[in-house]
Amino acid sequence: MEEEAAVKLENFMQWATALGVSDSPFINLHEEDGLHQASSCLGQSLSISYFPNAGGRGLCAVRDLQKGQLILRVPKSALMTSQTLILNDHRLSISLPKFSLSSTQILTVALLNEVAKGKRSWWYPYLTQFPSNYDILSSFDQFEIQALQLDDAIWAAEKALEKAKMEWKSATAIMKELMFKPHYMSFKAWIWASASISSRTMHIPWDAAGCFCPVGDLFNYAAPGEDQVLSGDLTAADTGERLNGEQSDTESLRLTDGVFEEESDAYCFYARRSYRKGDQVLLSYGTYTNLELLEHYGFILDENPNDKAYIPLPSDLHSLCSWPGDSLYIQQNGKPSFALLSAMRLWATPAHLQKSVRHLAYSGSPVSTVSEIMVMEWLAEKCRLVLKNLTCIEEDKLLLSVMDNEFESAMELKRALLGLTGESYAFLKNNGLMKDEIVDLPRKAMRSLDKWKLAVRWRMKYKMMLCDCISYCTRVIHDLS
Ligand SMILES: C[S@@+](CC[C@H](N)C(=O)[O-])C[C@H]1O[C@@H](n2cnc3c(N)ncnc32)[C@H](O)[C@@H]1O
Repeated sequence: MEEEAAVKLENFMQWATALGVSDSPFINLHEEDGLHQASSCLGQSLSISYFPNAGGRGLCAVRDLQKGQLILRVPKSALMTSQTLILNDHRLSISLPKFSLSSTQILTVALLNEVAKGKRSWWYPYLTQFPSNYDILSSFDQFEIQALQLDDAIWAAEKALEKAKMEWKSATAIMKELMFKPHYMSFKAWIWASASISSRTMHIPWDAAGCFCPVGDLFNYAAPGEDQVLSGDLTAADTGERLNGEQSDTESLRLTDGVFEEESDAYCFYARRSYRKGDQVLLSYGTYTNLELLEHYGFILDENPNDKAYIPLPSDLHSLCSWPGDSLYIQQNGKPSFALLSAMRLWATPAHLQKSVRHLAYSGSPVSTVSEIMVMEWLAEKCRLVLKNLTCIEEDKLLLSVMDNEFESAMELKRALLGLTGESYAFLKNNGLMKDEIVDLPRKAMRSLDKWKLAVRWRMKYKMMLCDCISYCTRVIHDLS
């Protein structure tokens, strides 16, 4: 199995090299003239490596890299887009204009259509490198969704699932016309293709669905540093959009280290910071909370400077200020966001005084000691209330420590989970593992375990932000009293 994967990777590298993908820091004119072809597309700046705790397969610096240096170039001819897939497929090009589909639906259908060709596809060497499954929110089942515990997160997951179902249903007519085999018509296949698009495509100016970028899509993610987030005073709404979404070109340039360059007719990647030989070279796909990362990419970060926790706020708060709702949150370090503090300070001021202190609140200053203490007490109490309705962090930690074990058989998994928590019993039942006759671990159960683990990690991070907020508020109250 491993040997087969190595052969497929080798074939892919040869294929990419022949297409002119190159990590050479210099654009070799001879190569462009076709006079000389590099022996491998990687090796001068990058190599493929495995990073078990930071995204799995990724790209590693083979030498010291300087910030801003060109590290990878993928010619336009190597990009897989709806356009390139349609151009090579007469039947697809005839069928598509008859249906009204979004750009993402078109790319989803085109991708499934291509995958169905197997080895006959020109893209086959590249397609073999796609993951066989994904953990994005729309792939969660009801048990995994409920494991998120927070209403907002459950709602986001249900919405993502609902959206995927609607898009799939409205594309079934074209898939029938194209005579897709049942396997490629299934919702499971649709989720696979749309997750591939969500987690692997890059922004291009000519197609909102983005493009697949061979080799370029091997970069794992690092959150943009604070300098990048703060520069240009971008709001969360500006930066939260997907890379291949509707961000303006200047924003994508500012926020990413990969960009399509018209002049060189290629996708170009630049080192976002200096790297030492052996470091993993990372890419910023954009600014995301952990829930957004889970929704679009199927993973979360243990340390995410852009993570946010939303809590229920006083119903009259929004009428007091002009801050958008999504700017009112608790930051990863437990501190209330600037907008949340400023809005709460106004809210804690008697109505007849609000006008005269508005300038203070809006400039980020406390309004009075009394209102500051009131705000901190209110926030701490609300966090306690939210936490009261959730499982405790210790229980989540215990679950995660058990889930981290390697399980060889269904019996081992059952023994580890049975009697641990009500939820772990529900997991076993949901995956049919309570039946005595189950010996081997079904793949489906292992996949569900991965997603359940992501949900538990996500909710634990959320609870930790609330606990840190309580500590922060308590400290402020203590200092002011
Ligand atoms: C564009 S691909 C990156 C390459 C990918 N590791 C591969 O082997 O194809 C994006 C996916 O890589 C994984 N990933 C990227 N960055 C990660 C990180 N910092 N931590 C965990 N997983 C990450 C996620 O599964 C994500 O959906």
